[in-house]
Formats: sequence, structure tokens, C-alpha cells
Amino acid sequence: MTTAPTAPVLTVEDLTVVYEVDEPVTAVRGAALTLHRGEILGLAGESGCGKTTLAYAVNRLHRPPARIASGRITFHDRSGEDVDLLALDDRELRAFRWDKLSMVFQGAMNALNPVGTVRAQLADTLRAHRPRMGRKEIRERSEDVLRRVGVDPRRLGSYPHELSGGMRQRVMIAMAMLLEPQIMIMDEPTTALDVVVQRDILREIVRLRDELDFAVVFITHDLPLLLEIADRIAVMLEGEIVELDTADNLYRNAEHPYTKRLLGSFPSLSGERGAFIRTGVDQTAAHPTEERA
Ligand SMILES: Nc1ncnc2c1ncn2[C@@H]1O[C@H](COP(=O)(O)OP(=O)(O)OP(=O)(O)O)[C@@H](O)[C@H]1O
Repeated sequence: MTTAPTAPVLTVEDLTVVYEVDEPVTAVRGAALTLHRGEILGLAGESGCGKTTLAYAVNRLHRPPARIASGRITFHDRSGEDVDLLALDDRELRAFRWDKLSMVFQGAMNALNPVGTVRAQLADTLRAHRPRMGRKEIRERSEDVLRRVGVDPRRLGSYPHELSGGMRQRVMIAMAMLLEPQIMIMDEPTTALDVVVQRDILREIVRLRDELDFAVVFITHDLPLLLEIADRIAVMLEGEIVELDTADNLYRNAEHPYTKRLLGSFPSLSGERGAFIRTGVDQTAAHPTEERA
């Protein structure tokens, strides 16, 4: 399903990121893209093409030796204000992250603090960003986000080691949604999980996006998956975005030889795109997934 473009929420212009090592590596070269409100933008390409570097740079999470050599990154806030992300100081960045833009990393489920309960970790984030929130509101919000990602709120009292991998990853997605950000960047959010759990979580993400209208940058090397869940797809090759189009156009009329090659490398790509997850979303929309991961 392709939606008509809405207003932009993020604009990346001419972004170049270099790893300043002995022989400098230009991991992202002149990347440009516009993310629209509420859309799922897939970022595809084989390992090492620069997807993660691009995502980290957009959130200013890159660390030396990575350096943004050029470019502009602008967040277009719902309030109408434009924020120049490369000009934010550390304090402004901390306030910005999670609140306006959140990220679910590859293997994020291992990023939960092992000695804190789920309740404590959600509450910490809420207290840091919403200092005026009372205890009751914190409890209600925490229960609500867990329910939304298909985790029983009774799990608030659990420690990470008491949860399955799928449940931990759902908790990380709940954490990323906690402050109702306008953008979520997801870098291979389900790769470490088994296929059934992956499908459940992906359905959940698409359903939540439909409900809450945040935009998603979804990074994966799994192009068939993107063809199912993404509205538009950017294909990266050796640091450059070589093609960016709607998922439908890309599937039917890919122009760049690399995109064609990539499509051809997945023998499973036959029939209508979106048959599984999209259909699943419609079927499960009225009955959010029970806890089963
Ligand atoms: N710390 C580093 N120092 C030097 N080069 C690096 C460093 N981190 C990444 N690179 C290089 O930058 C390029 C892009 O890497 P990146 O991790 O962004 O790719 P990716 O598409 O996300 O890959 P994957 O799917 O495997 O995560 C690669 O050539 C990689 O070798």
C-alpha cells in the first residue's frame, strides 16, 4: 500500500560521513533523502554499504573515528519549527533524542540494564524527559506502551533476564515509543529473533505506525521484507543512495542495475508484494497480538 506523500519530518542533504582511519573510509557519500510524516522508509543494501553509519549520523550518535564531513540534517517539528540537528549542543541533543527521534538498534534487546526492572527503566526515561509527570501518570504510560507492543503490563516488575529475546526487543520498542517521537529509526530490529517472532513484531510495528502516525526509517539487508512493509525504499551501494522510490515502483520498475541485481538475488520474490505482513496487519488490527514472544 502506498500512501500519498505528507509533509516532511526529516530532510538529509548531501551527507558525507568519513571514518578517519589510516586509510580514510567514506562510508556515506552525498546522501540525500526526505522522510515524510507517518511513512515507513526502508534503507536496503548489503552489509558494509553504510546503512548503520547513515542512521547513527542522522541521530548524531556517531563516534570518532567517524566524522560528518559535510551535509545538512533538518528535523521539521510538528510545531512548525525546523531544527538543524548538526547545530545542537550536547544538552539539546539529549533532550531531542527519544523525545523527537528514537532508535532501536541491532540487538537492542541486550541494551536493557540487567539490574533494573522494566518499570525502573521506563520510569527513568519518563522522569528525565517529563519531569512534571506524576507517579500515577508514569505508571499508566508505562503500562500503556507495554500493552501496545504486546507485552503484559505485569512484566513491569521483571528484570531483562526473566524475559525472552522477543519480549526484550518489544520492551525496547516500547521504550522507543515512550515519549511519542515523530521518528523511529530501526536498524535490523528483529534480525536476532526467530522468524515467527520477527513476523509478529513487524506486524506490531506497522500497526503502531498506522495508529500513532510516527515515521520509521527501517534498515535491513532483507529487501523482500522491505517490499512488504515499506512505503518507499532507498537502496544503498558503497555509501551512496543509488535509487529511492516507492516500494511498488521499485518492485515493478527498478532502474538502477544494482537494485535489479538485488531484487534478482531473492528467489522468493514472486507474486504480489505485501501478501504476508500487510494481510496480517489487517487481520490482527482489531486483536492486538497477545504476549507470546
Ligand atoms: N569504526 C570504523 N572504522 C573504520 N571503518 C568503519 C568503521 N565502522 C564502519 N566502517 C566501514 O564503513 C562502511 C559502512 O559500514 P556500516 O556498518 O555503516 O554498513 P552497514 O551497511 O550498516 O553494514 P551491516 O549491515 O553489516 O551493519 C564499511 O566499509 C565499514 O567497513
